Amino acid sequence: MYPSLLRRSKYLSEQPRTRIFIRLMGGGPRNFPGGLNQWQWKRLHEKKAKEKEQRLLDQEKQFFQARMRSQIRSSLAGQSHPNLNPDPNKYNPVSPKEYLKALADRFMKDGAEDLWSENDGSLKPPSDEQTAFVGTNQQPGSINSLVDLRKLISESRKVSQNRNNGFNYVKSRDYSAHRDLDFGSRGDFAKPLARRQTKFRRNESSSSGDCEDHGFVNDNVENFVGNSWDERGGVSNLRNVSDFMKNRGSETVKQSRFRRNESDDDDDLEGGGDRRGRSAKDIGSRAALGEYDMKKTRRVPLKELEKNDFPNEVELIRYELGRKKKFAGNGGNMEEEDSILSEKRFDECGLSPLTVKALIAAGYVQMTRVQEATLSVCLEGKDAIVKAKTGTGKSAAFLLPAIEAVLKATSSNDKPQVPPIYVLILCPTRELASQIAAEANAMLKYHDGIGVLTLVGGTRFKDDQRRLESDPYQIIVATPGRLLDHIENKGGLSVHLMGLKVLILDEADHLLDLGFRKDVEKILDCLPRQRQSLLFSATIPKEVRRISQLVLKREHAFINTVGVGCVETPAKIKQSFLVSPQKLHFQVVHHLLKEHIQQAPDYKVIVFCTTGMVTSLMYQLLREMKMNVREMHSRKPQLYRTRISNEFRESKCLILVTSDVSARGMNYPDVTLVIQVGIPYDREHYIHRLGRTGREGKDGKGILLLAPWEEYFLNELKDLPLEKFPIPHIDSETNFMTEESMSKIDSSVKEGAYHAWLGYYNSIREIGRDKTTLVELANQFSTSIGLQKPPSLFRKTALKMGLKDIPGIRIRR
Ligand SMILES: Nc1ncnc2c1ncn2[C@@H]1O[C@H](COP(=O)(O)OP(=O)(O)OP(=O)(O)O)[C@@H](O)[C@H]1O
Repeated sequence: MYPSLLRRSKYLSEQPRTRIFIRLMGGGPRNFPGGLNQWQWKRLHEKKAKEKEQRLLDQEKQFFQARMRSQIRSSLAGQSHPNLNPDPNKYNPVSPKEYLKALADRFMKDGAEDLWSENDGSLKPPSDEQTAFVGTNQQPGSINSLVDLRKLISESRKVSQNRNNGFNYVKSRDYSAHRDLDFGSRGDFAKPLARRQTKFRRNESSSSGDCEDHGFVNDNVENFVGNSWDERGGVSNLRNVSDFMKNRGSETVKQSRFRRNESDDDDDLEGGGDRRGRSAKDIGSRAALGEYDMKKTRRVPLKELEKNDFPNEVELIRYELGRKKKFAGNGGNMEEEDSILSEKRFDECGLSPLTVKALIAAGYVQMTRVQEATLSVCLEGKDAIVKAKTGTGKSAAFLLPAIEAVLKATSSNDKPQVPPIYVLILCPTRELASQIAAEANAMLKYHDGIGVLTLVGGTRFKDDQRRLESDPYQIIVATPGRLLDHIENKGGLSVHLMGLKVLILDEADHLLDLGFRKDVEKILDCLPRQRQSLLFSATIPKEVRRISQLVLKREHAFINTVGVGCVETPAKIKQSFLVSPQKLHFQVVHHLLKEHIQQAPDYKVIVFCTTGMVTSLMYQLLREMKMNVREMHSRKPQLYRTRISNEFRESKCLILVTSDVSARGMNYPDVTLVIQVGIPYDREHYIHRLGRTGREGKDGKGILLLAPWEEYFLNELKDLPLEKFPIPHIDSETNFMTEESMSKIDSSVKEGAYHAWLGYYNSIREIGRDKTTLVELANQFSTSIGLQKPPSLFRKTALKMGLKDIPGIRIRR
């Protein structure tokens, strides 16, 4: 058994920091890396040891199987091979390497049967009919049982013992294991192997390809003789196979694929109508290798599983017909309609059939371009950083390989003591986390037993812990802050994360930005290094590309579906900007909304404001002006945010006034207009906010509303197709209504908005305004929202903001 305690003490002696800890605490370390306690640490190591042992065992099994194949093939190849022993009583072949022999011989020891699972081969005894076949050379078509490994091993052990006792086993025994060799009628597998056999025959000086593949060489035969069973049992089997072939009659043997040079009578074999002929061919094929041919499992399943999935097929046909109908009304312009979609379908790319079924049920048939570009790379397990425009299906592009990774990990034989989290998805906001989890669940619709858990702020920490303890979750979608709380709280999450296979950073550039970077770095410290990391975003500035090395392996793929030098925003969004005096902004927003509602009866609009408090003020004003609005920002409780988010997702004819909590990743379908009031924090924020409309290749509209002094920001967007709109005429009635509505809003909301406004613009370094000008502008804002005088600041706050002695700033007494 693995000496985990020994290792632990070794570990401790190697860790200076932990040693100090022991001395201080007296009774041994309380903490191990990743916040584990000593029992978790011990369990973790025991688990790792078990996994290692299992891996070794699997390798040994492969060596053993390779050796069996090699023996069977060399026997089939006859005695003319220079590396094969001409004496039929000396059994061929094969490995000169002692350690390989030793590995294979491990299966000859007592109890070795238990090392085999059902997956390794049938343990069922052969039926009488099958047993009768080889002995009497009957029709082989009905024989397709698997090799009885357990029997083979125990029989061979007897052989070895008899041999040691001086018996000539081969001649005298009733060796029944050979009867179980698979002479199956799966003719379709026979061709490629038969061809390989031909090659072997023709080029007699070369050794068997498969032996070489697995590190076995057919020289030094003598060295191998004396490894009792493998030679005797195996060759004994093979002799019966050869006998059988001879007894099938010379005509059939001549027809066999690997005697092609001597005979032109291939047709019978190829045709497959003649059972006798086909069986003879199979004997020289993989079928004769029985359960030792590992290729069988690789070739069968996928198409078989899909074969009779009629509901899926019906769905596919419906989808195609629907598309054709649509295009007929679109002048047949398929490209235009489906510009984000690629030609490739999900059922063509090696995904699990059940996932494909779920995708079809969700209406996903063809991949989008980013999905096509990334899926194969991600499925290979490579690290990748991916840039693709907003609304082009990046979420599915990372969720699909993540799900495949979970399926692969859960299907392995390892049974870890602590249920591992295989996939961790980090994203910047709570709503985005819920959205991603919902999409993952839709893709897992037909996969039982794979759980997705969201860990986000604003919910009860204890509830998270209870859920983590009661159910195993393989996929976690989290915001960095809450995840770190769990890690640092030593609630055991670190242990679950030790089995992590895939880490995903959605909105990666934002997560690696200063606001999140520290948390993300701490999280990275607790994750295993052996993992796949995937970074996705619609914007990846150069500096983020550099920082991404924190997460990614050196050899990672950079996939950019936007194209270097191409416009980074979706082509179908009509972008415009409007410059109007700050004091008119509320009226202009009202005017733009009214106009849009008239033009688009199914309107759905998002109005982005600079901060949460300014959002709140805008919302209250528009509500007073009888518009159908909702508000969403970080100052609202989580339940409220979730409710509004869901309502807006499903609604039409609604206006969402929001801050940057809704800027990234949120997929509200069919948003017709995005208005951004004031400068966005940077170019990336502009692109992500704009990207809430024009998703999935649909049309959309974006308007940026700036004050004259904010115009400098347009420089950041000069490569984007923004059109200048003239200032709309605001009639006196609207002016009056706005003033009246503003007067009804509580002054605490206005004061909050003023403070937030000042804080926001003061934090933008590129603003290019000195502090005095900035305070002047802030005070103009204060007047425009109906405050008599600018609200005062706490001395401490003013100091922190560098505004203490700036004229116009009032300090609270
Ligand atoms: N293969 C597909 N077929 C049809 N629709 C798809 C496909 N893939 C994704 N979608 C849909 O496209 C929309 C946008 O997807 P998603 O939210 O993943 O975009 P994104 O690229 O992550 O956007 P953002 O950059 O804003 O985060 C969603 O409504 C999603 O359901």
